[in-house]
Amino acid sequence: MKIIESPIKGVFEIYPKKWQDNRGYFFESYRADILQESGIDEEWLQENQSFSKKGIVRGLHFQNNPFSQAKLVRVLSGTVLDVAVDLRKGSETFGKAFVKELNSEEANMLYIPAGFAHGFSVLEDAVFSYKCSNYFNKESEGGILWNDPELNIDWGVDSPVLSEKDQYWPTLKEFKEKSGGGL
Ligand SMILES: Cc1cn([C@H]2C[C@H](O)[C@@H](COP(=O)(O)OP(=O)(O)O[C@H]3O[C@@H](C)C(=O)[C@@H](O)[C@H]3O)O2)c(=O)[nH]c1=O
Repeated sequence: MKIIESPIKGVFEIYPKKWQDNRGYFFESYRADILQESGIDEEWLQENQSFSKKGIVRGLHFQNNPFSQAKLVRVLSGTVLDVAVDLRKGSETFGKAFVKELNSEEANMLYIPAGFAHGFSVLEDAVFSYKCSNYFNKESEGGILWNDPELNIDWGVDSPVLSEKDQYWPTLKEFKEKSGGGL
């Protein structure tokens, strides 16, 4: 398992070692001890799975404190463009996005600490799976508009399809003002 810190401090790319043979493949999809060596030490309380068709965008989502969630995300099938936006108050990379393709071939994952907005676009029909360090709490749901002009994220899909609520999140600027500088 190879773990690489992204240009945004605290966000890690994780590449499991995949063993291929004539039967198929094997890989360790989670190793608490190896993640701990990189400082990733979470108690994972919830695991989620979603399926999305090509062209869908989900995000950008977070939960407000004290229900903020770190996430360990990957795809079980298909390909997504995964996006983590730093909303940590006082962070030197506040408002910066880390964008990474996740696909089932590489089985690569992202660790996203608490204090980030998260979303993904679907490049090929995808089953998406992720662990969360906190339980779902509907009242504390928050978001940033996926096509925020300041973030200017290239989602890699034409005319994306979004849920109703994902069309109306505040912009990054509005979030910053309302939250007093971040999460
Ligand atoms: C996220 C979540 C949703 N739900 C319910 C609420 C709703 O009726 C239904 C669908 O929820 P959503 O539309 O919010 O699902 P979705 O848009 O897939 O939300 C997810 O998006 C990605 C990008 C994330 O990072 C996740 O944390 C989560 O916010 O599932 C739960 O019961 N538990 C959960 O943990």
